[in-house]
Parts: sequence; C-alpha cells; structure tokens
Amino acid sequence: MSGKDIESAYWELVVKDIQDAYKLVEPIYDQRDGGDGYVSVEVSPRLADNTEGTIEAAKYLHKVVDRPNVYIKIPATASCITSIKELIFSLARYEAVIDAYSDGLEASGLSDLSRVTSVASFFVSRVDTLIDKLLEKIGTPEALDLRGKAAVAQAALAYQLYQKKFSGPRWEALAKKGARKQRLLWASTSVKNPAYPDTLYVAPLIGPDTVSTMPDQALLAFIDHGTVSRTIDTNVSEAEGIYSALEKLGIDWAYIGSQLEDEGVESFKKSFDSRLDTLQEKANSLKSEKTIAAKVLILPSFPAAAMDFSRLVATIGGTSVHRRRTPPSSQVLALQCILLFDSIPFAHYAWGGLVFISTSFACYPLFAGFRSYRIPVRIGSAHAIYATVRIVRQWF
Ligand SMILES: O=C[C@H](O)COP(=O)(O)O
Repeated sequence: MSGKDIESAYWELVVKDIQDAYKLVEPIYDQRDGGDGYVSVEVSPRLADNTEGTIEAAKYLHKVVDRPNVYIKIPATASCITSIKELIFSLARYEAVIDAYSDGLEASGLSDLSRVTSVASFFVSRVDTLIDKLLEKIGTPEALDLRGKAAVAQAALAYQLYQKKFSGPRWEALAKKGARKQRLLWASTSVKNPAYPDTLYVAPLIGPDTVSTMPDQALLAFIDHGTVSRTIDTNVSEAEGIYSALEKLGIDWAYIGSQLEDEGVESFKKSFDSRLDTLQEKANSLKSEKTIAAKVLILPSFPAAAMDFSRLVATIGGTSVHRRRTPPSSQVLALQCILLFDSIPFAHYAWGGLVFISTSFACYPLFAGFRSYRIPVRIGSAHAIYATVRIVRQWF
C-alpha cells in the first residue's frame, strides 16, 4: 500500500474481489446470455449527493473491473437519479428510476440495446421498521393491525408500476431495439421483527423478472419452509387497500421514502468509513513494522533444554518467516545469548532455556535454531513493532 492513499487501496481490493467473483458467476452469465450472472459493486456512498462524482466513479469502476457482467450500484438519491438505481424506498422514486433507465436507453444512440441490463433495487423490510414505529405511536386497533403489512404492500404496487412502465408505446420502441426490462430487485429482505414470519419479505414477492437478494437467515428459512409460487401479483387489491389505509391514518409515503433514504445513505457512509478506518489502522501497523537483523551469538556454556519449536512460536505470537532447516524439535538449545541490534549489544539473558529480549523492551523469548522468526516486540507499553529476528550464527 505504500504511496497509496487508503481509499485507492480500498478500491484496489474491491476491484480484485469483484473480478474474482466474476469468475464464479461467469458460466451463469454465458448460459443465460447476459440475463443473469452479475456481480455488483457500489460507488462510494460519500458521493450520494454528488451527481458528477457518482457518474465519474461509476465509469471508473466499470472501466477498471473490466468485465461485462458487473453492475455498478448507484444510490437512487435525488442527485444520483440521472445515473440510477439502488436504495429505493418509495413508488415515486422507483418511477423516477425507471424513467432514468428509459431515458438512458433512448439517449444512448445504440441501435442494439440488448447488452444493456439493469436492476432497480427496492428496499423492503426497512419500510415496515419505520412505519411500524409510527403505527405504534398512533396506537389505535386499526393502526396496530396494519403493522408488518406496509412493506410488502408497497413492493406489490412497485411490481404493478413495473408492469405498467415496461409496456406501452415508449417501451415497445425500445424493446424493438432489443432493450431488456429493468428488473426489480428486492433488497433488505431479512425480517427485523422476530414476531413476524421469517419469510415475510421473500414469500409474497415472487414473480417473473424479479430478483430476491437474501441474507443467509432469510435464504435458509425459505429453503426450509418456503414455497415457490407466483405471489407478487396475486393480492394487488389487498395491497392497494393497505397502502391507502395507511395514508388515511396519516402515514406520509413521501416522508417515509425520504427518511429511509437519508438513513440508508447515512448507514452506508458509516460502514464505508469504518472499512476505511480499519484499512488505515492496518496500514499504520504495517508501516511501523521493521525488520531488524539481529545477530544472536549462542554461547556454549549452558546445558541443553528441550523445546517444541512450533509450540514456542505460537506461544510468543511469532511467525516463522524463513526456514533454512527445521531443527529437530526437542533437540534445540536456547542458551545465553548476546543479541546485537545494528551491532549494538542489546541484552543478554538466559532463563530456563529461553532467551529474552529485554531492557527497555518487554520480555519476549527468543530461541536458537537455523530459522527466522517474526516476533512481536513492544517498546515501552504502547508502541508495537515487529522484528524479524534471524539467528545468524551459533556455536554450541
Ligand atoms: O443491500 C442492502 C441490504 O439488502 C440491506 O438490508 P438490511 O435492511 O437488512 O440492512
């Protein structure tokens, strides 16, 4: 990572991950002629309010990942709507996403649109999480009875919108050029309220051209007791009834959408920042890592002490980094030694067959053998460095 800022290092790791994942799904992508088998990567959530920055980041990722089956995920915030398509919490925003997709296809000037694909990532469970709270505040039996119903109802109406928008003259003109419908992808499908059925956000949302993304918990529950059948448009009038009953109770769908969008962007930013912080910490610790060529002179005056090398390395938290030959365990002697760091006699101690680095350093055992070990060395009590200690000479 030397010479790189942390964010560039982060993207380098991400791009490598995405390219590796590509290899796993490539056969599906080929079999389905580009219909399935995609890997997605999100642009930085720090750009959620920056249209130009988001477009640049999306182009950059598309270029460096350099695979045909990569989806670049862009938050469907007001600023990013021109470039589309995840973190959708409301029907109004979803409609804008579909329009952005169609606008993009029309503006592309391509005569063959068949290689352009897209998904619109509609978040489900979080809608209930917020609306349930509001219903509990209202507290009437009617309000309480609507808990756990808003998210699925809105998702079912989103599917109606999908069917409406991907039909009719405008769409037909694009379809003639090979355009593919932008599929609805259900995100946030794990149940947050343990009182609800564990397949609540999967089972009622099954239908053609939908994609359900499931964390393990939701996937395992569905494998265990879910039933695959078309459910997404079997109860449309019930969904409409729930949607308008909520409105009548004072639930403002526009507020729900913008509130969840703000929270969503905020939480993505938080996770992104925390990942960068972790990388920064790791980079700092690597920077303080030093290789110290230590000359260890083993003096011949002490008796042999048996020891098990690998157990010892594990005990001191060291890692064997170079091995010239493996000294037979239970045969190696660690005797009194003189340890020289940069030719300065550093310390010499012998204790129970182990040799310790000491003085201003905390004590860590060192031992003899034709091996190099990377061992943690603590200076004072706070600053840790790693020293690679090579045993360069020994005499018995
Ligand atoms: O991609 C995002 C996830 O689907 C979010 O799910 P969540 O609401 O369970 O955090």
